[in-house]
Amino acid sequence: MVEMDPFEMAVKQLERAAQFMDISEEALEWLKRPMRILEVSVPVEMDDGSVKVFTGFRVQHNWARGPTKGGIRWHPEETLSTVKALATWMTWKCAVVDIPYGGGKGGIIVNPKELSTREKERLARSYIRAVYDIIGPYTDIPAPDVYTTPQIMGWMMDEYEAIARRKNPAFGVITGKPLSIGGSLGRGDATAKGASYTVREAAKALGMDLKGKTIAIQGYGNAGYYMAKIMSEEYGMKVVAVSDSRGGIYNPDGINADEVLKWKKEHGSVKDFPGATNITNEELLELDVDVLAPAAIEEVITEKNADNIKAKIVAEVANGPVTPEADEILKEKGILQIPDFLCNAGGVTVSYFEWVQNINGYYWTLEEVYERLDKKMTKAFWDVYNTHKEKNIHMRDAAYVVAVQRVYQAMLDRGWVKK
Ligand SMILES: NC(=O)C1=CN([C@@H]2O[C@H](COP(=O)(O)OP(=O)(O)OC[C@H]3O[C@@H](n4cnc5c(N)ncnc54)[C@H](OP(=O)(O)O)[C@@H]3O)[C@@H](O)[C@H]2O)C=CC1
Ligand SMILES: O=C(O)CCC(=O)C(=O)O
Repeated sequence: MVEMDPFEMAVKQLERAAQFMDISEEALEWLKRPMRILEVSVPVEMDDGSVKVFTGFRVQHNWARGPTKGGIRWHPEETLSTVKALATWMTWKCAVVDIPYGGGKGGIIVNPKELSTREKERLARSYIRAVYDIIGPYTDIPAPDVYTTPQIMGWMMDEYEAIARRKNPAFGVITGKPLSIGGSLGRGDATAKGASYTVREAAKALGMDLKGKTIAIQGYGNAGYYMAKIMSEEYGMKVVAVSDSRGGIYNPDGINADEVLKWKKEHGSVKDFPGATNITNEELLELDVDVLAPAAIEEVITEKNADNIKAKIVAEVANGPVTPEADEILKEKGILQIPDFLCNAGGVTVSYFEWVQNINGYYWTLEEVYERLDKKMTKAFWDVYNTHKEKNIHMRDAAYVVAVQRVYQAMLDRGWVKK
């Protein structure tokens, strides 16, 4: 259960950073609210013939810079507040890497682990029928997030195309699709790949050589698993701890990312992995490591445990893992935070590449995707880091300054607000 209302947290972050920006009061007030919120009933015929109605959301925070963009989360504890916060962070995320989108996010209150494959397909299709009117390749473009997959994106795209009677370029309505139906090479590991570039640059900023250094990673899904694989295989780091929703494992000699993934697939969790000690998610966060990467859920570093964090770099692969109170404590301790909407922007950046490829009907090589991603992430990191140094402000505030100024400029240029 989160400590602070997530949307309240997003607004608080914006308000804190606003003191370092040249922005009008009216623009700031506008940016504290999503431009559109939709709540829908999502009926699904279950395998036993009964009908269950789920609650779904789609929030479009701001579209000054372009169509809204952001994933769809399926989670039993999903709330409208979480979706509003995530949509708001998407606006800043797309702006900080300078891709031509606003921010959006969707969600369904559901535990997908309790659904059969056919029920998941019917849920995906029913959700698209419910939100059809407000999404589209040039309006609002969903993607995967927690507990949604390329297969789910494939069903959603197909449903959208069926309703649109193939009148729209439907591939571009959703990203994170399977490769056979318009997916992009490199979208699978894009979030972690992008995060790895920011960790590489942060290490440069600190004069740290990542080779042989230790990293602990919370979460072993799309973001967490690839983070473990990339940081060990490409940067020579020692992954000493990983976790999932059931708990974590620790081995000071390092663990092999693929062997742990195989174990998790066979046993349902990383727990009890041979040769490692079981630890809790809370213990993982407080390990004496060089880099800590929360890559699961919101608000895991709070004022209660921030003082016990020992890492030199906190790479926020998850959205919203650190509360504003904890930000202050980590800063006091001299820990370099790579703020979430910068650190995990690789996912949406490759989603943007996917959309560009869909619209042009021309597909890139994996090398082209990685090269362009590296350029975007590296530039964004230094835009933020230099602002942090120049203004002597928190890395999160610096990321807000860079991102919000870009959104504000678009609002000014559209004539939505005055200076
Ligand atoms: N996928 C993407 O493109 C992007 C994802 N993100 C963010 O990254 C984070 C992870 O997303 P992603 O990897 O895609 O999601 P996945 O659904 O692939 O994986 C989520 C992981 O988090 C674990 N988890 C869930 N609840 C908890 C908990 N209470 N404590 C510890 N671990 C938990 C899950 O455990 P279990 O396996 O046991 O269910 C799973 O390992 C989220 O914050 C997401 O918003 C950000 C940008 C892009
Ligand atoms: O790929 C995308 O469009 C968005 C991914 C996402 O939901 C996120 O970055 O939080």
